[in-house]
Amino acid sequence: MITTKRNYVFDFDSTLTRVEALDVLAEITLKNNPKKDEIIQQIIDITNLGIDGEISFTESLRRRIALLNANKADLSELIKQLRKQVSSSIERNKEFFQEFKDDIYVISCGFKEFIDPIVAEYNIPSHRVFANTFEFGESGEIIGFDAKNVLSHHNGKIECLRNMHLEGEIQVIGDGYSDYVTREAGVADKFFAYTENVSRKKTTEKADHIAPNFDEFLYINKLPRNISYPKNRIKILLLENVHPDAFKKLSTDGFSVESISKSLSEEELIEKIKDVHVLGIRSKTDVTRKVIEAAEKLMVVSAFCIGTKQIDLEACKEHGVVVFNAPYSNTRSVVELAIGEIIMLMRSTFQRSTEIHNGKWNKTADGSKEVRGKKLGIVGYGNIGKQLSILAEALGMDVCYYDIEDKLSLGNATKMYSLNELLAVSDVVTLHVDDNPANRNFFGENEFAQMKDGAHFINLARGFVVDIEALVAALKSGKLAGAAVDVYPSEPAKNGEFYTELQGLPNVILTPHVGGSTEEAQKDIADFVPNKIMAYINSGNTVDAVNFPNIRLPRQVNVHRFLHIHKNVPGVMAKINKILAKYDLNINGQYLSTDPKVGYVITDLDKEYNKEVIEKLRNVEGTIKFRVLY
Ligand SMILES: NC(=O)C1=CN([C@@H]2O[C@H](COP(=O)(O)OP(=O)(O)OC[C@H]3O[C@@H](n4cnc5c(N)ncnc54)[C@H](O)[C@@H]3O)[C@@H](O)[C@H]2O)C=CC1
Ligand SMILES: O=C(O)CCC(=O)C(=O)O
Repeated sequence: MITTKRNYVFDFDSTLTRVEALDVLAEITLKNNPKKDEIIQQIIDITNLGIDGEISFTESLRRRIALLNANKADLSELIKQLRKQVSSSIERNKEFFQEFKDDIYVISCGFKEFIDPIVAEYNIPSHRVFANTFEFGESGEIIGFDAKNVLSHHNGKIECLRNMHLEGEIQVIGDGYSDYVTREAGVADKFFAYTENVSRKKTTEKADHIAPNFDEFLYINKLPRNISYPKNRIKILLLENVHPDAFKKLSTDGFSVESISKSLSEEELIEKIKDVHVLGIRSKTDVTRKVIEAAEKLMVVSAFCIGTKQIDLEACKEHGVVVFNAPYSNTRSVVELAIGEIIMLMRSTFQRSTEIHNGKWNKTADGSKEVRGKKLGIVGYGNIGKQLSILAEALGMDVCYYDIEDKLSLGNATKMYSLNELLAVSDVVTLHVDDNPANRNFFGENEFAQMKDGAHFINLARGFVVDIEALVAALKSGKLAGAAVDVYPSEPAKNGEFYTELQGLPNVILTPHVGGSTEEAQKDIADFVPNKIMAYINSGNTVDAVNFPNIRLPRQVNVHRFLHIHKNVPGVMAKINKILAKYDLNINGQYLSTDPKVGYVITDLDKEYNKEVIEKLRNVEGTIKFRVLY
């Protein structure tokens, strides 16, 4: 509740708009000038020198206007362009400018000729706009400015604000030197460094608050706003070198994102996760129950990969933390590596290559075979297994597969009803089972013994699925003619030293868990997963969540959305609906999905309602998480 009168004083360039208007004017006036780029750079440099206080403002203005070579006629084009360049968060909170119209001023060292028409659309009349004015020559050319105007002088905003004799608290919102000096001079009570468009170190250092957008300003001041919680307050931590596109995408949407190239240990993660809302990992970070319990604000864990067994999905669910992954983005990459390895193994290519690296010429056809007509046994006929089946057939291989689920065969692949049946006939056995803990040591001594003598073996699934010692023994004894291994029972958190018993064995291809590590796959994951994160944070959608009831929600327009995650115990829904009824809320839509452990109910309401209801809903017994979205 605001008790004392408050005045809001806005800067114009790079605050209310995304750009510096004189830079835009230069683009217009110099468009046919061969030295355009050079002159524009000069103008930008001079602008920055003025903003940072390196040269006097009058000097900067004089020099820029001389370079501009502008005419009155150019201003209408400038205004047209500026209309499209209003800062996004200002634009989405237009109601603020209506509701507080008597308390809002613009003080700018720009020019009224272009500021007035832009801010008029935000209910700021000309008499509340304090800015410079141009001087025009006989043919309308801009030849200078009114040098008597205090705003054309160094530190002019201080004098301007002082002369206004405003009553009550004065908050200045701006991006540069001329704004923060008003606070230093004592003519403003608070200075907000506005960094949505540009962030200047000197300015942010002097600020009472940094506002990365207007939502943050409104939030700090407890003012009505169009976004329930400023996105910059939502912290996203990305580990394990997630593709930079994910960082870019999430930052561009307004979140505060930190990216770390390695995975963190449980201890490190417990420390780091306290104020994190969204955690992004790949296969090397264990998100244990202890980590989840330490994560007071966590809403989402996202696996930027297929596997999710490194995450305690149950603990996440119990704490109302939604888990997403990228189930298809790297499928093709794994399949291509498998195809390459099948050929390389059957030709002993890596062995020949190692020999020649060591100075030995060994031209031989022994043990070198075509893949055409050979039997490929795919164990695990899921997304990867099926795609591999198609590509291997295209190479002329005879494919058979085994899966614990009843899977329809693609192409001419033959379904096997037992693993042994497949092992007995396959020239190459390739594992693509999922990372279910039940698959620990799924493939061991017994399975290797069932394979054809001289067959090849590939594991691109998970290290713990194969008994490594049994594999080593099968290779050493000559039972297997070769193997390709990408995944290991224990893998390091970051690049560096690594040891496996498989090192040094002939015709064994070893790769450091790179089956899904292609530029294409990582780029696709960096697009897919952030979309899931944003859909959940921004609108509550849980489509494709791995551990949570899936709900696809319509876009909320002009409604407030209550998102309530609760234990699935009898009576919770009844209590929620009783409270909604008691407050006589106008419900536009309600969506519910449950699984045996949790219920997720979303209620869309008209914007006007008694806000007391929020606390009541938060306190319903069995509530795990509750948030309001608009
Ligand atoms: N090396 C790498 O960089 C990558 C490894 N992967 C791993 O590849 C594996 C497969 O991935 P997707 O095909 O996407 O998974 P998916 O879930 O689509 O397919 C797995 C299939 O294995 C079957 N299955 C599970 N246990 C089995 C068993 N004991 N015997 C026979 N079939 C069994 C399932 O019924 C399912 O059809 C996963 O473990 C995944 O983590 C995935 C991507 C990259
Ligand atoms: O490279 C990664 O991030 C892990 C790939 C993987 O194993 C998966 O997607 O499950």
